[in-house]
Amino acid sequence: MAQSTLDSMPGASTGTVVVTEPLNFWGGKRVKPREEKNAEPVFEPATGRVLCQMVPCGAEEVDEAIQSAYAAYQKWSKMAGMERARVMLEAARIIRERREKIAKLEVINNGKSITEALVDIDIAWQSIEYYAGLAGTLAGQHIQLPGGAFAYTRREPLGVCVGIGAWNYPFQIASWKSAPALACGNAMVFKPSPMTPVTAVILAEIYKEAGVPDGLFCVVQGGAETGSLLCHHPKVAKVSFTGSVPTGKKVMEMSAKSVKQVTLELGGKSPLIIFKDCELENAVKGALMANFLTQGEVCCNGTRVFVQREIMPQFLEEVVKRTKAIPVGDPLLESTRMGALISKPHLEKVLGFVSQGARVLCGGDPFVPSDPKLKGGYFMSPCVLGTDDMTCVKEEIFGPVMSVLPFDTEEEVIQRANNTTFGLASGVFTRDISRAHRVAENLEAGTCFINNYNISPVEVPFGGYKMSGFGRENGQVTIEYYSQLKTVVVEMGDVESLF
Ligand SMILES: NC(=O)C1=CN([C@@H]2O[C@H](COP(=O)(O)OP(=O)(O)OC[C@H]3O[C@@H](n4cnc5c(N)ncnc54)[C@H](O)[C@@H]3O)[C@@H](O)[C@H]2O)C=CC1
Ligand SMILES: C[N+](C)(C)CCCC(=O)O
Repeated sequence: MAQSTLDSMPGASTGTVVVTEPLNFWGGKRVKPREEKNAEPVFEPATGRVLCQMVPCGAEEVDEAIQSAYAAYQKWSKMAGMERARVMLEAARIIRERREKIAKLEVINNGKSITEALVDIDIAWQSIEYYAGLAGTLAGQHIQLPGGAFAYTRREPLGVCVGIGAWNYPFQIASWKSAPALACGNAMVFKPSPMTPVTAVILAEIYKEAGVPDGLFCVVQGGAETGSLLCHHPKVAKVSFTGSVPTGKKVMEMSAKSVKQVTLELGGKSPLIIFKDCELENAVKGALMANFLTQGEVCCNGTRVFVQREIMPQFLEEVVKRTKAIPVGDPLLESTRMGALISKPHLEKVLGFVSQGARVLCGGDPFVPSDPKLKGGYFMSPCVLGTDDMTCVKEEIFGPVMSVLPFDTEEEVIQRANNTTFGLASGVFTRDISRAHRVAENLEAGTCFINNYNISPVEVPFGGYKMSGFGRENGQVTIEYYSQLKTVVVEMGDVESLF
């Protein structure tokens, strides 16, 4: 079935695709919504046109998906890690083979440029390939005890895990969550954001085609209500959530009721510190990479760019020049570097931040491309603010808005950089290696990029400090978040009883 959406993709252009197939997936197939009455339109951000309907799953549907995942978990968890790896490698291969089509569909639903979407899809299959590689390495420990007795540990899966995703990296988030989950022997029920429902189900079909047991990776559609049904379900062992801080808190609270494990990947307001001894051209490129990927809708963006006062004029001149030159427009064109924001209300919210009395150095206006089919799209010109305006510097804007702030000393800038409740990422540009590592040590954030920004190889752990969340995605450590240790203690002699 998915093939039909995907098969229409090679010739697809902006403004032409309509998705009509059911977007739920469990029991090894797409499942039609039980009732259509709560259907919500999903928009193509580049045109404002309706792309499909998202019909939220109710309690019975959520339960069906979870039961189907549980049945699959019982088979999958008994397979050897090497066998699971083989299936996952096949899934990675299929994604690689269909990368252009999947990327196109992602662009049509999300609005980001095709150049970026292709990278996202590549990171997705790489993540599955990486965890396939780890699946065969899962092992416990053997511990010798007195009198010939011993103990050993088994690394076991958790059971049915739930993934709840945001709209900015729909396919990639589904892969980042499912890859480690499946490698460890778990099943996953995934709920994409109601604004980007169309690509998660393609991943489900690919896993099925690769040979996972029916039900191993399920997709249920919906918003807050469906999400809360998942977090409350007694058969769910863990919830991995990507989204905003307020929703993350609710997910944690709901999960606490039945003591489910949680991973929270939340928002950020990350600092990027540029010292005067940096290589300026790289620092400027770094600041652009830190702010303008996916129209600035990236949780780990370095949106507070601290620049040492002595180099501020040169830095601003260059960064403004390059920001003005970013081609905004039809996201399916290879020449486009910035597409449309996710929705009209979100665009208005971002423009609202800019208009709050901040010193605008460039951009920050609604943008209407000349192509008539894009007239209803949610575009804006990327923006640089030279400001200390408190709202823009404190709150996560989640749009193409960079704030540039002057600083004088290392001590002062670290204190200001850490003066936030968030702690997802950070960055530093300097040629002084001691300073680079000292700053990295002192920044309160889950990641610090030195002399680059926003690269995320799948081998490297990603996650937050402070209110940006806890738990990690990517890297070896994520195995710990999708598995548990069982200790088996073996007596070789007689029982010494005190009674
Ligand atoms: N740290 C990270 O990896 C990332 C964090 N984000 C954060 O996500 C936000 C933007 O994404 P949104 O989708 O607007 O965030 P959101 O928090 O509104 O929604 C995220 C997901 O949670 C679901 N949800 C909403 N209410 C729920 C509830 N009561 N129970 C269970 N699930 C519920 C939504 O349907 C969606 O799938 C930004 O603030 C950004 O910082 C976004 C991407 C990555
Ligand atoms: C891929 N990367 C690093 C640009 C962003 C990943 C985090 C997110 O989902 O926002």
